[in-house]
Amino acid sequence: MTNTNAILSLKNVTVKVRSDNGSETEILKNFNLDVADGDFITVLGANGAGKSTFFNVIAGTLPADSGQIFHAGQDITSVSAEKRTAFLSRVFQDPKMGTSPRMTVAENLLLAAKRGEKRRLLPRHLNSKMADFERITAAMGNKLDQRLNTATENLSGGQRQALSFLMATYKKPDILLLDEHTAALDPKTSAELMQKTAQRVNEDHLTCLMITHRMDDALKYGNRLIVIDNGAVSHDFNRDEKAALTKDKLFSFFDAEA
Ligand SMILES: Nc1ncnc2c1ncn2[C@@H]1O[C@H](COP(=O)(O)OP(=O)(O)OP(=O)(O)O)[C@@H](O)[C@H]1O
Repeated sequence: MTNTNAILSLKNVTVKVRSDNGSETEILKNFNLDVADGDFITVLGANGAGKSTFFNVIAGTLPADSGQIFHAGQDITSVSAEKRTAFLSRVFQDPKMGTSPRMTVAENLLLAAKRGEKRRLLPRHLNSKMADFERITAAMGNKLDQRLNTATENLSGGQRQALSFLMATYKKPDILLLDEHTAALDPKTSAELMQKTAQRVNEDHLTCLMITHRMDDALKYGNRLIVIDNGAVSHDFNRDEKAALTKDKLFSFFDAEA
């Protein structure tokens, strides 16, 4: 049975990979997690711990070998990645991943606005959305609103990542996966996008999981922090426990696990 209050649950999820010599390795091992509606969970873990694999099974881009995944109480273990985009979006580390390079900023936003609908891009659709696109891009504070008619490939990395984030959140997904989405940006741009991210997540009451290697961000943002080690959740801190954490304490978990 699953926790019916959870918007997302992973129950004993195992993912195995087969190497060329035929041997099998479990990269997620009986992975269990209940995510409550409105949780903002920061996800830490060493390189190779299984964080991206965890996101891949939630998104459906990698099948689980055993176990189950539930969305709002519904078993979605066999639902395709494409169908999961109706309630789930993801932003990747690479600014090139989330957007169509030859399309303008406004056209990309229109794609996001029409997700789950027929995807024909008609000028009248664009015209009717333009004021909204101006509003949400201006709110990012990085002059993206002045580049609505620019091809996305000509944006800065920070602007492109801000656009990916706006596209992922436009339709208020039930589950937002942020996979080191600020890691490729310079410190100032990264901090700005992180602050806008938190603002949007809070204002829209989004349920969000964010992988990061930045301990400061993992501590500063969200109401819950998990550590993944060796394909499973090794630590799960609630709001109060997280508030009492320090960077040194977090480092000690990694040292102890090494
Ligand atoms: N398709 C695959 N085939 C073989 N091994 C894989 C595959 N996908 C992941 N792995 C291995 O599984 C382990 C977990 O990988 P994963 O990318 O989930 O880790 P991660 O925690 O996201 O790491 P990082 O912080 O470096 O991004 C790694 O050892 C990785 O090499």
